[in-house]
Amino acid sequence: MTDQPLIAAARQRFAPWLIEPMLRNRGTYIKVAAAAAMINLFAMVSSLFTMTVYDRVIPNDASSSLVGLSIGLAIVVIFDFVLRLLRVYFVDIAGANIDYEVGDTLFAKLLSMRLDRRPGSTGTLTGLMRELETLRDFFASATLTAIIDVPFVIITLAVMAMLGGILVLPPLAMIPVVVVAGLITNPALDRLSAASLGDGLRKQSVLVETVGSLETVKAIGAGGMLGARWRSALKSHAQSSLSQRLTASIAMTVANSANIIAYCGIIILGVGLIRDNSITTGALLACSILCGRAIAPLAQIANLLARLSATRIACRQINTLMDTPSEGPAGEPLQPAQLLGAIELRNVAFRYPRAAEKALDQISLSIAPGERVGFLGRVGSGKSTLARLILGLYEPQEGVVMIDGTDVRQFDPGRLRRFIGAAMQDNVLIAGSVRDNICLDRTDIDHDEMIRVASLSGTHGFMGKIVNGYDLKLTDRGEGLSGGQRQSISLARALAGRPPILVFDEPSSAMDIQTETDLIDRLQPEVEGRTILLITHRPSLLRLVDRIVVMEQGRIAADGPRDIILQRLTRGKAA
Ligand SMILES: Nc1ncnc2c1ncn2[C@@H]1O[C@H](COP(=O)(O)OP(=O)(O)OP(=O)(O)O)[C@@H](O)[C@H]1O
Repeated sequence: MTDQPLIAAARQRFAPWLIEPMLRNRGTYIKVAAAAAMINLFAMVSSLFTMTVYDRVIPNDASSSLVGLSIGLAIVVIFDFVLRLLRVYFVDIAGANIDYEVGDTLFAKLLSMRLDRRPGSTGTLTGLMRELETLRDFFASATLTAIIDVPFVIITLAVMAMLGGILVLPPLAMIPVVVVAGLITNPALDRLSAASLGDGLRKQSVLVETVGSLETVKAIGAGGMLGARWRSALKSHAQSSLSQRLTASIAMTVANSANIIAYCGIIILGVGLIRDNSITTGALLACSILCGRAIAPLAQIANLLARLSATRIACRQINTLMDTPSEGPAGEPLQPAQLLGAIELRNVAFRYPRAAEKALDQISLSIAPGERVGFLGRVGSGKSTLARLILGLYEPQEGVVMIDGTDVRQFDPGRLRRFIGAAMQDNVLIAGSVRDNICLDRTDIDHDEMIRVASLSGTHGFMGKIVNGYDLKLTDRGEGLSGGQRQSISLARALAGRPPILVFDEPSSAMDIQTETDLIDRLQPEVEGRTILLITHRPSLLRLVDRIVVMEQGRIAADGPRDIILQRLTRGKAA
C-alpha cells in the first residue's frame, strides 16, 4: 500500500474525536484564561509602577512612597509568579487529558477498522499514531494561551494612548505588518507541514519494515536497498522540515523586528514630546514597556500559527483514519451468548483492495455444526482468504457469509471471534509471557485451562520444564522461541476456552513429523463435536477431518467425504 492516497484523501472536517475531549476540558481552559487575564493586568501594573517612580518618587525624593510602591509591586510579582505556574499546570493537565482521550479513541478505531479500508502501510499507520504527539504538544503548550493575550493588546494600546498620546502610533503601525506576515506565510506553512508529515510517514514506513524484520533483512541482504530508501526518506524529510521551520521563522522574525522598530519609534517620538512638555519621562518609560506587551502576543500568535498549521495537518490525517469504516453493522450488533458452529457461504465473491483478480469467486458451501472440514488447494487458491471471511476480517463484495444462519456482518466482531479459535498462518506472538499469549485478558481461561490447552498443543512439553516458564517474559515477542514452539503457543491460544469453531491455517507447518503426529493424536478427541476448518498442505493432518474441500483459483474444485476426495486426488495425480 502506498502512503500517497492517505495524504491525498486528507480533508479538513469537524472532528468530534477532538472537539468532544476539548469541550470536556473547557473548565480547565477557563481557568487558564482567567490566569492569563490576570497576568496581563499585572503586566500593566509594572509599567505604571515605573511611571510613578520616575514622575513622583525621583523628583520629590519620596523614599517612603518608594517603599510602599515596592511592597505593592512585590505582592503583584508573587501573584504573577503563582499565576504563571498555575497557567502552565492547567494547560498541561488539559493537554494530558486530551492526549489520553484522543489516544484511546484512536487506538480503539485502529482495532475496529475494516482491514480492506486500511489507509496506508503499517509504517504509515504507526506514523499517524505518532501524530498524536503533535496534537499533545499543541494542546499542552503555553503558546495556546497567546490567544487569550490578544484581546489585551487593545487594552494595552488604550492605556498607552492615555499615558503617551501619539506614542501609541508606532505599535499601531507595526501590528498590521506582523499580522500580514503571519497571514502571508500561513498557506505555505500549511503546504510545507503536509509535505513534512508525508516525508515523516515515509521515513517511519522504512523504519518499521526494517526493525520488524531485521533478521530477514540481514539474512537476505536487503540492508543496502532499505538503506537507500531510508537515506532518500531522510533527505526529503530534512529538506521539507527545514523549509517548514524557515517559513515559520519568517513571521516570528518579522514580529521581533516590528517590536524593536515600534520601541525605537516610541523613544524617538517620546523625546520630542518630553521636550514640548506634552508627556513626562515616566510616561515615556511606561509606554516603552507597554509597547512590548502590545506586540509580544502577536509574535506569539505567529508562533501559534506555525504550530497550528502542523496541528491542523496532523488532525486532518488522523481524521482520515477516524473516517475509515469500522467493522460490524451500522446499528446495534448481535452479541450471541453461544454459537453452534454452522457455517454457510452463499455465492461469495471477494477481491482484495487494489487486487486485479478475485481471491474468491462463486463460493457456496455449507458446513454443519460439528463438521470437520479440510481445505486443500494450491498456493494462492484462496484457502486463507476463506478463513478470513469467516472470521469477519474482510467482507465479501458479493454473496453472504453466515454463521448459525446469521450474516457475519450483523455480529459484534469481537464477540464473534471469541467463539472461533483461530490459529493463522503467521504465528505472531504478543509482547509478554506465554501465559499472556495463551490467556490474553480473558477471565474465563484459568490456570488449569491454560495447562490443558498447553498440553494439547505441545507447549507444555517445552514450557512446563522451566520453573515459572509460563510467566517468563518472551524476548522480543517470542524471538527466542523456535518457529514450531511459536506455532504450538498459537495453537494453545486457539484451543483455550473450547470455542465451538476452530480455524487452523497450516497449524503444523513448522513442526517435525513426530511432533505433528503427537499433536494429531492429542487433537483428535479434542476437536470431536466441534466445527473445524483445517487448511493444510500436509496429508497427515487430514486424519482430523471427515470432509475435504479442494480450492482452485478462488473456486471450489471438489467437495466431499475425505477418503473419496483423497482417492480422486491420488488417481488424478497418477493419471
Ligand atoms: N492481504 C492481501 N492483499 C491482497 N491480495 C492478497 C492478500 N492476501 C492474499 N492475497 C491474494 O489472494 C489470493 C488468495 O490468497 P490466499 O492467502 O487465500 O491463498 P491460500 O490458498 O491460503 O495460499 P497458501 O496455500 O499459500 O496459504 C492470492 O492470489 C493472493 O495473492
